[in-house]
Amino acid sequence: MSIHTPKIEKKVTLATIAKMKGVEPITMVTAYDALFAQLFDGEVEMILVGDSLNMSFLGKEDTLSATMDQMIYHTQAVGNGAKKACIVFDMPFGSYTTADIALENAVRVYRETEAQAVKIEGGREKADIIRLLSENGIAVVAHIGLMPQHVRSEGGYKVRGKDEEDIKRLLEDALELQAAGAAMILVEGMKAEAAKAVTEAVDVPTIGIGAGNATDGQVLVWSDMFGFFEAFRPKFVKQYCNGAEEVREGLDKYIEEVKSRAFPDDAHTY
Ligand SMILES: Nc1nc(=O)c2c([nH]1)NC[C@@H]1CN(c3ccc(C(=O)N[C@@H](CCC(=O)O)C(=O)O)cc3)CN21
Ligand SMILES: CC(C)C(=O)C(=O)O
Ligand SMILES: [Mg+2]
Repeated sequence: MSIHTPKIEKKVTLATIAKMKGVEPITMVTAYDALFAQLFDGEVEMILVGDSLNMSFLGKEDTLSATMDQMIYHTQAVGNGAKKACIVFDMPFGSYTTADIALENAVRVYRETEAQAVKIEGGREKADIIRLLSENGIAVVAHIGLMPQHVRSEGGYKVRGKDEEDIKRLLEDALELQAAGAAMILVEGMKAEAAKAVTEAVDVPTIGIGAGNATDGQVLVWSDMFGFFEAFRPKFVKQYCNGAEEVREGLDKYIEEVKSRAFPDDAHTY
């Protein structure tokens, strides 16, 4: 059996990522378990343990009910599979309601997982939280634009940066979050020109999802990009594999062979 040789040989640190801005686009995917993390490791620079696992793994309608305990468990699994990728922990809804609570939870992330950074949704109103975490040696990825944890209060998922005023607001947020110490800025669900303006305004790398191709990197949720989450098809998702179809074909074959007693054959029998 030939073993695939990964492209990335060394541990990817946040310093490595910072140096990639303006040099080479950064690749990031989500993972929630060790097997997929191992598949992605050595290929992409970064892995996000997203709270999207509440939808893609647990089967809920939104991300709001994900807990610290669940996120820690999945990040431990990803850490067991990925030894080179820079792992980012997505702080779940309610885990950073005050700076003190955020610090307590983020310290737990560093103690209990291999994550190199935590991600926090929000604009300038989260600057103090990001400052406190940074001052305590915890790297933070800021997340602006479409913020899935606001789906209930906003009444849906809304693309941002559609007028000059909103672009200005996003730009100011990005600059404040960078000043507060954010190591990176994730820009989600915004017009390409807004994400481009943010990317050009800050010195830290930007990672985009549904934000056009001018950002310093891209992230997609693994189940969307590989065709396993058939119910989730927003415009920004490009499907790179037909995961669900492949699994269904394999499953059909297995069922057929069990029913006909073709499996197990001699090769699979002691
Ligand atoms: N599997 C998965 N993939 C994701 O990308 C993802 C999650 N889950 N969960 C958390 C958030 C939620 N995300 C979402 C969810 C819905 C839309 C959406 O409905 N977008 C509309 C556009 C809305 C508008 O135009 O304002 C679309 O039709 O594309 C976008 C991002 C992205 N994140
Ligand atoms: C969609 C990405 C950016 C995310 O936050 C997640 O996977 O939870
Ligand atoms: Mg998330």
